[in-house]
Amino acid sequence: MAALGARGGGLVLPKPVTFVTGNAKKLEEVRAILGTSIPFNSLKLDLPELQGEPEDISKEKARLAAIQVNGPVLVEDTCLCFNALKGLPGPYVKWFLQKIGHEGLNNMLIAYEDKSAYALCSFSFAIAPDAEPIAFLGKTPGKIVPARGPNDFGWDPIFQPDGYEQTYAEMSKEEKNKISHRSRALALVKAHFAEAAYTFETNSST
Ligand SMILES: O=c1nc[nH]c2c1ncn2[C@H]1C[C@H](O)[C@@H](COP(=O)(O)OP(=O)(O)OP(=O)(O)O)O1
Ligand SMILES: [Mg+2]
Repeated sequence: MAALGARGGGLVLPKPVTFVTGNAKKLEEVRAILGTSIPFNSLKLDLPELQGEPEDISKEKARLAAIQVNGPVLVEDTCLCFNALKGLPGPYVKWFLQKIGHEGLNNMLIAYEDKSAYALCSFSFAIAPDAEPIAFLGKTPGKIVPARGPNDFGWDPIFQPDGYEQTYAEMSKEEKNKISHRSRALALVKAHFAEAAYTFETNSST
């Protein structure tokens, strides 16, 4: 692939950033939150995920994505962590949700008085297949409640953020996006892009 160069103080990336995800709802939120601040393409691909700590899972996803795209990529991995269970199910919530649903996730906490939880989003950005990915973490604390609200997106109906009487599912998208784990992580991504001042190679440039 083309070498990375510098121009006007910022690194020149050979292609625009590709956000790689198999989840259409994530993509919708990322589009709404980023607006035009970071131009990106998207690629629907369900990447394999290693086991381990959230940040490492996300970075590894970025490495795999960068190989697929052969260019700069953004990926994210989302966790739902129960404090009573020391952070589980965490990155494995997708499989728990698929197998036992909202009710099963609530039942996992029956044995505990502590229903507190946090939603954690780890974005990782890799500028190229051989580059070390950078991770950006965003966290929103809350609690696990019996499902309330539309069942549009994952575990939204059972997560009620601290300071709110509504679950994520009951909130408007705008409201969720103001306080969500995803928007907090993306605020750091935006700050990084603003500071790095990346520019993108276009066919007609330089
Ligand atoms: O804001 C959210 N509100 C509710 N549910 C959510 C949210 N964000 C992710 N989720 C769900 C999707 C999946 O069941 C699990 C995360 O797993 P995770 O591997 O990150 O997502 P995924 O496999 O669907 O998409 P990807 O291709 O980007 O890995 O939590
Ligand atoms: Mg996944």
